[in-house]
Parts: sequence; structure tokens; C-alpha cells
Amino acid sequence: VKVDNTCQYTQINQYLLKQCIGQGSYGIVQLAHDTITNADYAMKIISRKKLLQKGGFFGRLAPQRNKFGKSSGTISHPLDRLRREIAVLQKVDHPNVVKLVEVVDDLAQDNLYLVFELLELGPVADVPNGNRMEETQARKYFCDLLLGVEYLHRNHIVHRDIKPANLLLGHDGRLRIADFGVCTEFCGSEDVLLDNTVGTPAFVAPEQLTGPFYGKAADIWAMGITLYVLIYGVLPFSDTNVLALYESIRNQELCFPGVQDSTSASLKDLLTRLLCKDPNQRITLAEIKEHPWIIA
Ligand SMILES: COc1ccc(C(=O)/C=C\Nc2cc(OC)c(C(=O)O)cc2Cl)cc1
Repeated sequence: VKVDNTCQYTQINQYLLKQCIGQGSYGIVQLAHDTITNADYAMKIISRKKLLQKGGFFGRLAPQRNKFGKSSGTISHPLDRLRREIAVLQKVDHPNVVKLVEVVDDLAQDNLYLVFELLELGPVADVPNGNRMEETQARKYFCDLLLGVEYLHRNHIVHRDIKPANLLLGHDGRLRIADFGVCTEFCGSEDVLLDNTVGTPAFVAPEQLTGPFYGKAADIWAMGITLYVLIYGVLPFSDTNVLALYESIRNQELCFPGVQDSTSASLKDLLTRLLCKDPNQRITLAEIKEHPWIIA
């Protein structure tokens, strides 16, 4: 630890850790300054101890009794999930996906450090902040998201936690998808049938609440919630009570706020198709790429 006259800084190898820039269930992300190259990075700090406590003995190692009474196939150990997350991060390479630069892992230590390229502007719209976004700006971000998700799905990865807080902006305004902490990598088949709900409640697709569901269509639903939030600044389905939230996701009709709603008919059409409650009727990535609002 280095102490200068103002405050204490931690140094990990050549990285001087500065202020916290991200916080979540995963742990924290700090600005990291490379004292050799003078470049800045985002360093995600993962505590193995916390990981074991959170999803460890009580949460994951016991046979998962999911809500359908069946035990879900793979009982994944939290450290296995972490290893898989890192393997996915090391494998992905696309302009619209975060880039992992280095993993600093001192096995003797509790902490594991993931060094990412810094995306200087941070999350695209951290929480529904009431700010509405112009359609042209939202289209730019949504197209970046679309290309990133298409790349992941083509590489047999479903993200499972798409939301504005996980969409980071570089200084060039390009959007990159982050946080593969709950993603699922599937092999061979065209899609993956899942039976456990992970991710963020307000972004969960209706079919996730009633039985086994396909990963790709659930990602597309979350893209719809995300686009709605970027445009309207509020969630389409929300409630402080999570059961009431799930009820509205399943049964409440999609509506567009405000009489002064100046959004285009094509955007409303795309949102309606993204947020179609029946996953078999929901728009696919290929169809999104051809939608009038996208090719406008
Ligand atoms: C205002 O300026 C800001 C600039 C950058 C940030 C920022 O980067 C935040 C989180 N970052 C990340 C989180 C991740 O997961 C949760 C992952 C991952 O695991 O994929 C990667 C990154 Cl980089 C915040 C504010």
C-alpha cells in the first residue's frame, strides 16, 4: 500500500488503484492507473471469500431445488462459475463487448483483479433517471447493443443480464456490453433451454417466470426493456414488490407514457415486437436488423 500526503492508495503490480467507479453484487470496480504506461483501466475486484459466502455453501453447492421442483442439472461451484466467466471474457473479441486486458490473481490473496480497458463515459444510463434520449442517439446505442448481442449469440453465449448499467460507453461514444457474471455458454445447439432465473428482476422475460425458457429470446426481451428505458427514462414494468413486478411483466399490457409522446410509430412498433410476451412470437435478431426503425 502506498501512502502519499493525501490518502492511501493500493497498488497491485504496476496498477495504482484510484476511486471506485462501479459497485454491484459482483463487488467493486476501481479506476486503475498503470504507473509504467500511464494508461488508465477499470479494475474489477472480486473477493473469493464473498463469492463463497454469497453463492457458496448455502446457495449453490446444495442441489438447487428450482421452482419447478427439479434440481437444475449443473451444480456450479461459485469458483467454477468465476473461472467460466473469466474464460468467456478471455474468449470474446468484438468492438461492442468489453475487453479484458489482464487477470491479476495472487492465489495466496483473497482478491482477484480483472483489468479491463477503461470505457471513460461509464454506463449508458445507470438507472432509469427520467432523462429521455433522442431517437437518433438511442438508435446508435441500440445498434451497438444489437451487434454485440448478435456476436455473443453466434458464439453460443447468452448474456442473461442485459440492462443499461451493464452497457458502457467509451470516449468515442461506442457502447460495449459488460458483466458476464451470470452468462451461460452453451455448446453445439442453436439455443439453450434454461430453467433458473438470474439477472435483474425488471429485465426478466415473462417466460422465465412460468417454466423452462430459451436464452436467446430472453436476451432480446431485455434489449427491449433497455431500449424503452433509454427512450422514456422509466421502466415499462416496475413495482417495489417483486411479485407484483412479475405479475405486471406477465400480464400488464405494454403502454407508452404521456400524451405528448412524440416517439415515432416505427419505434413503438419495434418496442412492441421486442416486448412481445410470447417468446415464439417475439422478434428475432435477424428481424431486428431489418426493422424500419433500425435501417432508418
Ligand atoms: C463515470 O465513469 C465511469 C467509467 C467507467 C465505469 C465502469 O467501467 C464501471 C463498471 N465496469 C465494468 C463492470 C463489469 O462487470 C460488472 C465488467 C465485467 O465484468 O465485464 C467490466 C467493467 Cl469495465 C464507471 C464509471
